[in-house]
Amino acid sequence: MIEKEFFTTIETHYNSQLPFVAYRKPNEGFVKAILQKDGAIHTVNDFTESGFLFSPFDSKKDTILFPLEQSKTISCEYIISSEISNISKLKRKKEASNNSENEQEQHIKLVEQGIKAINEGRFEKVVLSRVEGVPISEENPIEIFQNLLENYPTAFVYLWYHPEIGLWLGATPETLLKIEGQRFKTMSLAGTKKYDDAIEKPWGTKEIDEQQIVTDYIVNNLQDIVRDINVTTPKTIKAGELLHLQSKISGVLKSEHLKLVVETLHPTPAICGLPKIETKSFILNNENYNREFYTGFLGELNIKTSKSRNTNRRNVENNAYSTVKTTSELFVNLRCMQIKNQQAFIYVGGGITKDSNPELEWEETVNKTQTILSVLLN
Ligand SMILES: C=C(O[C@@H]1C=C(C(=O)O)C=C[C@H]1O)C(=O)O
Repeated sequence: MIEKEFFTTIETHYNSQLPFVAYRKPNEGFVKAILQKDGAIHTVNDFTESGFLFSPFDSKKDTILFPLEQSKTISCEYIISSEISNISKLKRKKEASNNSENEQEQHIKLVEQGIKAINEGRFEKVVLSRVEGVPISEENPIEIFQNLLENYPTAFVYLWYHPEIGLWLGATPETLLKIEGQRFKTMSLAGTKKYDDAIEKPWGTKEIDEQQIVTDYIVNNLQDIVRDINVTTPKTIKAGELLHLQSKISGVLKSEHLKLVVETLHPTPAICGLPKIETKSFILNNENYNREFYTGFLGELNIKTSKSRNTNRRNVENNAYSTVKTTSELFVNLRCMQIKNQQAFIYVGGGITKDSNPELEWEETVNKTQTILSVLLN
């Protein structure tokens, strides 16, 4: 399918108010879409299903599925154009994103509560977040999606829509997991600073510690279900105009129960905290809004691909030499927004430790909001 046809097909589907997701995986040169044929709400029961899932932060709530057998899948090559200016941006109703003093005060208060709880020994790290609504006067989500595709080549970029649930977009740098056959990969991502023309600037102790907390949590919890675990030393990665610390973690799955793997990992201390139960309830009780799908996860669930083991032409023609692999690839829903009632709601947060400074934590959320808004708004 050619690019124009791809985008017209999803636009028609959206205009018919039917559920769909369009996405591009990190560094890939093509976009895919899964278009559900009816308007039903399907959910994931035990992670043996096949399709595209969209899961909220709070795992007690339903994980939505676009089942492959009830959807049409389309794809096309997507080359990033050098003429970004051709792509229209959202029209903002008010001039600048003026954070109200109230929002700032509220977030700083929340961070102070988090630090207090850490000092009382209730937990070690907690990720606290907020949502910012920006009034917009035009909403063509497909154009916003194209903007994200152009500006975030190394992110998982998506546009997700269900008429009864909502419209979400994002460009996330964080993988929750990739499972290919028995091969397993994840990452530990934390620590944030603004990119200012240099990637290799030293990190502070606060960031090094908060990323190590995530790595240790993942490695310790995977021991029972993954063998031959390998962890890379933390490296700086760039996500939009931000830098993070990242370690790659890989191994071989001992069991095929994807549900167990997901429950073991989600929510990691990269987006919730340590320990998990205490920080999750602190978040649900103290944040001033509902995260919904922000810091949840999304992606392909149990997709079967047939791979030929030998590219020799005679072997390719012989089916006996091809193998079928089941792959799942899930991403943490960060750097995302929901579009609702002529507003773009942008979700941002950051990890709080005993060394956090509330003012700086506020600024980190402002930087995160701006990295998203800068590519979207005129
Ligand atoms: C919670 C977010 O990001 C997470 C928190 C980070 C941090 O605290 O430095 C960095 C990357 C993510 O693991 C977000 O972007 O909203």
